[in-house]
Amino acid sequence: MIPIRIGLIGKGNLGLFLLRKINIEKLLPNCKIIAMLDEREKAKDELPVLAEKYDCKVFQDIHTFLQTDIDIVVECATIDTAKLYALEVIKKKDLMLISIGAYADSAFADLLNVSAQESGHRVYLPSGAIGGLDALKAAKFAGGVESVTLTTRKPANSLSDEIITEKKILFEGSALDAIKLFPKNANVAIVLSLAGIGMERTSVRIIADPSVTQNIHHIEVVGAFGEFAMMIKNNPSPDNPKTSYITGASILAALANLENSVAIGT
Ligand SMILES: NC(=O)C1=CN([C@@H]2O[C@H](COP(=O)(O)OP(=O)(O)OC[C@H]3O[C@@H](n4cnc5c(N)ncnc54)[C@H](OP(=O)(O)O)[C@@H]3O)[C@@H](O)[C@H]2O)C=CC1
Ligand SMILES: O=C([O-])CC(=O)C(=O)O
Repeated sequence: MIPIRIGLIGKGNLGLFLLRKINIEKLLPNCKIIAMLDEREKAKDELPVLAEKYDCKVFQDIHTFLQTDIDIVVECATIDTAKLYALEVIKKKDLMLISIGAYADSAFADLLNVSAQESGHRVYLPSGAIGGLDALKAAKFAGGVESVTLTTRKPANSLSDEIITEKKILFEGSALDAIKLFPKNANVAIVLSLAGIGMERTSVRIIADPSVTQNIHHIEVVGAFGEFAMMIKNNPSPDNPKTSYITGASILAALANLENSVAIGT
């Protein structure tokens, strides 16, 4: 098997999770994070410590980072960071984005898609905190999809700085508007839109609920194939409760897909 050499952008909750699972616990025998990038001045002192701890090189310059023999860059930072680097990365390397809300900027998304075609490199968008993308993609080939609705329910303090003591609907509208208002909580709405019927037609409801401790996503799809609904009740990440714990695991599963010679699911 050819080893998969990963370059990482982002060293918060998800980035450190991947460093632990891949480089320390060696959960993916064929993968290694060999390089990390953070160009910001404030990262200067922290990077060498991480390099030592996780046995990888660190870079403060995107060009030298991309000159290494990385096979794929995995972004786990923010939507703005994804947009800052994606177009440069895709010219030279494959790219896995978890801040999928970047795709809500249609000019950026068009450029990225064209650049990927021109360079022959691929963009991977993991399922993140939801499931059901497999059935939704299949449904499009079964006579079309009429509606996709996502209801996200999270503990109030993950969604708002306000004190919320009773269940409150914070947002109802399109996925396109949801990600503008909730950039750290609606990436799932964008991946669902990309798999299904687009960001304008995908309906989203976001509920702050002080009575729940989990991040709950309920997806309802109706089409010529029939109907499906799926609900996932995610435990929050201990290091960032806004982000469901399964999100990091979904990046690992997406990387495992690259290793496997048998492809399971759509
Ligand atoms: N697709 C999906 O289903 C999901 C996507 N997400 C998204 O995944 C991303 C990561 O989540 P998570 O790890 O929990 O978030 P964290 O806030 O814990 O970590 C983000 C990290 O990115 C770093 N960062 C910010 N700007 C830059 C930059 N310019 N260069 C390098 N690093 C930078 C931050 O550093 P610092 O703090 O020092 O600024 C921080 O360490 C977020 O965009 C989140 O919204 C989350 C959940 C589900
Ligand atoms: O982790 C989650 O439950 C979903 C999330 O924050 C996002 O999609 O941005």
